Amino acid sequence: MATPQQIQDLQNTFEKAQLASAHAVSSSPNQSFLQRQFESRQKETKQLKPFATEDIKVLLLENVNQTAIDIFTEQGYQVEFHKTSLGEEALIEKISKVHAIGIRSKTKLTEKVLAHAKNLVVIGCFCIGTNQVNLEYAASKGIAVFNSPFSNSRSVAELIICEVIALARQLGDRSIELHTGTWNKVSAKCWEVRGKTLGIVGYGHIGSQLSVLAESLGLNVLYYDVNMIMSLGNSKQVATLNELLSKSDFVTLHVPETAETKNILSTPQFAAMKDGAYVLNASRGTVIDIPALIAALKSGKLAGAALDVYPHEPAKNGAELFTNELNPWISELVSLRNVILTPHIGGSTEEAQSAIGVEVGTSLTKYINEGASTGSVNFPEVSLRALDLEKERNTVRVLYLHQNVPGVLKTVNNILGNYNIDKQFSDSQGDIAYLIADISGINNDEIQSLHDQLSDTPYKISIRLLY
Ligand SMILES: NC(=O)C1=CN([C@@H]2O[C@H](COP(=O)(O)OP(=O)(O)OC[C@H]3O[C@@H](n4cnc5c(N)ncnc54)[C@H](O)[C@@H]3O)[C@@H](O)[C@H]2O)C=CC1
Ligand SMILES: O=C(O)CCC(=O)C(=O)O
Repeated sequence: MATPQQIQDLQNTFEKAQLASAHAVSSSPNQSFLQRQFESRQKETKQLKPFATEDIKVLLLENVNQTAIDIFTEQGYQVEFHKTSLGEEALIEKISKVHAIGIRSKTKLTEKVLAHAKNLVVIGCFCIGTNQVNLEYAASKGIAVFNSPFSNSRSVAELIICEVIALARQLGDRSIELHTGTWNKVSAKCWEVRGKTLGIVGYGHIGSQLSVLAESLGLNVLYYDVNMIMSLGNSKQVATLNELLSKSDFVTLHVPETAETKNILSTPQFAAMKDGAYVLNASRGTVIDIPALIAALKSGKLAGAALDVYPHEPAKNGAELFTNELNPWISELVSLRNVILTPHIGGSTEEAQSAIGVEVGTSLTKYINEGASTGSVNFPEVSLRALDLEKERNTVRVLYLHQNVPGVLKTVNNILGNYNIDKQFSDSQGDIAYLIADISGINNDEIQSLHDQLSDTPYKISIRLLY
C-alpha cells in the first residue's frame, strides 16, 4: 500500500505534469505560464465551486483504487463505490444521477447508456484503453473523458517478460501437472530465451518499455508499428507485419482496439510465423482471431500462447464465469497445452492501481473544479491558471463547450463583453470547441443572468460557471 506521503508526492507530480503540458498548448506573450503558475502557488488560490448544480456525485465502478476515493472525498464529493461493473440497465439508472463516473476496462459507456447521462460532465477511465467509451458521442454531449496513459505500462511489460520465459519453459503445464500429482521432469522443447527474437506489434508505451526489459534478458527485439518510432537499445523496426512474423520466436501484441487491429493475427498471419513460435496478447481480446489461434496451436504450428484479454470478459470475479456462454471456444482453449490464461491482470498491481487512482482522480477533480481539460482524450486541451483568492474574489470562470462552427465566439464575446473579460483561452478539436474565460467584477446576483444568456446561444453544447 502507498503511504499518504507517497500519494501526495504522486499527486504533486501529476499536477506538475499537467501544468507543463498546459504550457505546451497555451500562448503567453509576456510571462511564462509556468512562472505564473509558480507564483500563484505562493498565493492562496480561490476554490471555485459550480454554479447551478447540486453537490458533485461520483459513481466509481470496477474496484477503482482507494487513492481516487480519497481524492474525491477530500473535495467533498459524494462517492458511490462498486467493486464490479454494472449491467446496462443498472448502469443507465445510476449514470442518470451522477456528475462523474470512474470505470476500468469492462464498463461499456455506449451511446445508449450515455444518452441517459443527463448530469454527467466527466468520465474517468482508470486504465489506458478508452475503447469501452463512445468518445465521439461523449464529446458531442459535452462530456470530457480522461484516462491514465502510462501508469500501468510497466506492470504489463513485466507480465509479458514473465510469460515469455514461462512459455519457453512450459511452466504453466509443469505447475498444473504437479498440482495434480504428476512428476514430469522434461527438457524436450524447453528453451532459454537468451538469443531468441521477440517481435513486438505496437511500439508505444508498453511495447517500447517491454523492448528494454527484453534486451536486458538477452533477447533480440524487432518491432512493427504503423508509425515510424525511434528504437530503444538495439531493437529494430521492421517495415511489415509479415517480416516481423517470419523472424520472431515470440510475437506479442500491444496495439489499441481499432477497426484496423481487429483480428490483426488470424490464419494467414499464424501461417507466416516460424514453426514452434509463441503468441502473447495483453492488449485487447478482439485483436486475435482466437478460433484461428486454437487451430494453429492444435496443429503444432505454434508451441504456446499467453492470453490476458478476451472479446467478452466477465463483469465480476467468481467461479463458473469463464465458460462457452461467454465465448463459444472457451472449453477448447482451456484444454490446450502450454497456453497461459490470465483474467485481464496486465495492469493489476498495487503500484499501477494506486498511481492510476491518483492520476485520473486528479484529472477529474481539476476538470470539475477548474475546467482544465489537459490530458483529455476527446476534448480540446484548454486550461487557465488558478484564481487568486484575494485579487480575484469576484471572478467567475465560464466553461463553454460548443460546436466548432464560425461565428460562435463572436456571439459569446458579445455577451461576455458586457463584463470585464480578464482572460480567455479556446481551442477546437474536430467538431467541438472549448472556451474558458475568467470574468471579473461580476456580482453573485448577475451570475444567473450570465448563465441564462450563454445557455440561449446557438451551437452551445454545454455550459458551466464556476465562481
Ligand atoms: N492487459 C492489460 O491489463 C492492459 C492492456 N492495455 C492495452 O494495451 C494497449 C497498448 O497500450 P500502450 O502501449 O499504452 O498504447 P500506446 O498508444 O502507447 O501504443 C500503441 C502503439 O500501437 C501502434 N499501433 C496502432 N495501430 C497499429 C497497427 N494497426 N499496427 C501496428 N501498430 C499499431 C501505435 O502507433 C502505438 O505506437 C492499450 O490500447 C490497451 O488496450 C493497456 C494496459 C493494460
Ligand atoms: O486494469 C484494468 O481494469 C484495465 C487495464 C487495461 O486493459 C488498460 O489499462 O487498458
